[in-house]
Amino acid sequence: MTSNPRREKKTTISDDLWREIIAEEQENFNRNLNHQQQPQVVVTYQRRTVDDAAPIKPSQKEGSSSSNSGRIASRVSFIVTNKNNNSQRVSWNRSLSTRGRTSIAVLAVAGGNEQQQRVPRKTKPPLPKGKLKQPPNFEKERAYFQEVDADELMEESPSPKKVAWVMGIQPDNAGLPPLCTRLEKWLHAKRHYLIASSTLSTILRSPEEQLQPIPFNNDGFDSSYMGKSEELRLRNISGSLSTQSMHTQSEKTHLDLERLEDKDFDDIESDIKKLSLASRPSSLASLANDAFMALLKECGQTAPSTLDTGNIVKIGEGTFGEAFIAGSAVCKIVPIDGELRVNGELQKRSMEVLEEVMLSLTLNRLRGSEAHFDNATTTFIQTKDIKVCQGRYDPVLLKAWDTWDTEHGSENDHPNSFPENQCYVVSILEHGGTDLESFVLLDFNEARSLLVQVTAALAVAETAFEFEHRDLHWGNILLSRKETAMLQFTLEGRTISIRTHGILISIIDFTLSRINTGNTILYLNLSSDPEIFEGPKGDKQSETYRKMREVTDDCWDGSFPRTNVLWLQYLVDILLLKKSFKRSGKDERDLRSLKKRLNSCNSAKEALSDSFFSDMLVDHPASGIV
Ligand SMILES: Nc1ncnc2c1ncn2[C@@H]1O[C@H](COP(=O)(O)OP(=O)(O)OP(=O)(O)O)[C@@H](O)[C@H]1O
Repeated sequence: MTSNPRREKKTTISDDLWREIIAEEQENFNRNLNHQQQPQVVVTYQRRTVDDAAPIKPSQKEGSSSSNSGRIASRVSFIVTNKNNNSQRVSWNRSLSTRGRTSIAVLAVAGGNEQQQRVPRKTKPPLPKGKLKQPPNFEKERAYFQEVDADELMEESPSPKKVAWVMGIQPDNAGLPPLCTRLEKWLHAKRHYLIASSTLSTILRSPEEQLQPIPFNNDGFDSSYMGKSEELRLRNISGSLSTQSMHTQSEKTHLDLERLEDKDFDDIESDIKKLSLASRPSSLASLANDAFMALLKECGQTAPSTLDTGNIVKIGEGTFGEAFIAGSAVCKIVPIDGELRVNGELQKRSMEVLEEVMLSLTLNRLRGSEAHFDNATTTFIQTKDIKVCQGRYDPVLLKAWDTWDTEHGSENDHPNSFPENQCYVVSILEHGGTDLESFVLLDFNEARSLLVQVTAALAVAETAFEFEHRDLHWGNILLSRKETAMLQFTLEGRTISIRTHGILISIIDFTLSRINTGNTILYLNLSSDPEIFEGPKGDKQSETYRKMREVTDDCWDGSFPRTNVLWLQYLVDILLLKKSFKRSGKDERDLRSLKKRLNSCNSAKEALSDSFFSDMLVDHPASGIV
C-alpha cells in the first residue's frame, strides 16, 4: 500500500479510515461479543386473526387503501431504456422501485396505529454475470419442474391463514445493543412526528412533492444534533474543507438544534418532535435531512468522509451496492439521497439506510457465545462498521471498478458520474467469501453442508426475531473454505454442532427481510411493487417470490416463517439445476425427496428436523440433549 505513489500523495482521512478499519476489526468483534452478553430480549406475543389485528396491518387486502396511500407516487417503477450497453441490468427485476420498508412499532398494540410507509427500496435478483449473456433458456428448468413439481403442486401445503403477530410490549429493551435502541427511539420519534403532523401521508399522496436532495451547501448539517456512537466506536473523520464549511454553516443555520447537545438520547425523541413540528417546515425534504443527520450521528460522524481509498479490489456488485475488499474487510458502497439515478434506479434514502442498519445490527446480536444465549449463529454476515462518505469516487476506487469490469463485465453504471456532493453509506462487513453463483462446489457433502448451515441459521433467527430473509437467491449466499470441521449454533438453548465439510456460509443482503427487533417490526411491503412477481415463468427465483405472495397473502408485515422454507426449496433446485458437483443418482434423489418433504414444513426450524440433516448435526454434550 505505501509503495503506491498515488496513495502516498493522499494523506489522511481515508488512509486513516482504512487503517483503522483493518486494525480495529478484532476490537469491534470483541465489542460485539460484549453486547451479546446483555440479557436476551424477551418478546411475548399472541397470535390474532387479521381482523383482530387490524390496527397494525397496513397491507391487508381489505385495508389496501392504507397500503396504497402509503406509496410514494413520485417514485414509480421504470425500466432502463437509455443504455446502449445491453450488458447492464434491464429486466423485470430492476423495477422494484415502489417498495418501502415499513416499521411497525409495538405501541400499535396499545391502540395507536404506529406505522409508516417508508420511501421505496429496491433489490436486484441476480442475473448471470458477464457481458456476453445468452438469452435465458428455461427448457432445463421446465423439464425439471414437470418431472419433480407435478405432484408437488398438489402436495403444496396450504398458505397459512392470514395472521399477524401481536407483540406484548416489553417495557425495557435492555437486550438491544445501544445503537439499535437509539435508532429505534429515533425512528419511533419520527413516526410520532409523522402522525402528529399529518404531513407524510399528504406528501406521499402528492406526486409533485418529490424527495429533495440533501442540501449540503445551502442547508448544512447540524453539528449539535450529531454525537458519538458508542456502539460502533465509529471515528469522527471530519476534516475536509467542504466538511468544515458545512459544519460552520450548520452552526449558524440550525441553532435551534443546539439544545440537543449533550442530552441523553432519551430526550431526543421529544426534541425531534419539537424540531420537526416547530423549527422546520413539515416536508419530506426536512425528514430526509433529519434522517441524514441521524445517520451521521449513529455513525459517530459530524460530516461525511470522502471516498478516498488505499489498496482496494472490487469483489462484487448489486443493484445498489458496489462491494470492495480492503484488508480483510468488505466495504459495500451505496449512494444515498442523491437525485442521479444509479443503475437505472432511484437512490436509497437515509431513512431506509437507518432501518437497514437497525436490521443488520439486530442480526449481529446473534453472534454471541452459546454460553450466554438461547439463540446464536455466526452465519449472518457481521456488520462491523458503518460510515457516511461524500464526494466523487477516488481514482483508486475507479480503477478497481474498471478492473472488475474488464474481468467480469459489470452490469452497473460506471461510478465516475457521481457529482461532488454525492453521499454514500459505506458498510464495513465481514468478508463472507464467494457467492453461490460463482462458487465451485466439489461434492455432495459440501452441498449438504450449505443446506444445513442455511437452514440452521434461518431457524435460529426465526426463533430469536421472527426473521424471514425473503430474498435468499444464490447471489446472497456466500461461501468460503475453512478448515473448521464443526460449526456451532444455539437454538432455543440447545447447542448444535454442524459438520462443515470444509465450507462456511454467510448470508447477506437483508433488503427484503422481515424482523421483529423486540420493539419494532421491520419489513418491506412488496405488495406495493407487483413487478417483483412478474418474473419469467420457470425461473426458480421468480417462482419463489410468487410462492411467497401466496403464503403471505400479500400481508408482508406478518410473520410467515414458511417463506424461509420456500427459499430452502429454491436452494435445493439451484443445487440440482445450476450447480455441478460430484454426486450420485441417490444423492439427487435425496435432494428431491428433501424438497418434497419441505412442503410440509412451515418454518426453517421444522425443516432442521428433517432426516436429510440428521447425520450433519451433533448435539453438544453440555446441552444435556442426546
Ligand atoms: N460481506 C461480503 N463478503 C463478500 N462479498 C460480498 C459481501 N457483501 C457483498 N458482497 C458481494 O457483492 C455483491 C452485491 O452485494 P449485495 O447483494 O449486498 O448488494 P445489493 O446492491 O444490496 O444487491 P441487490 O441488488 O441484491 O439488492 C454480492 O453478490 C457479493 O458478490
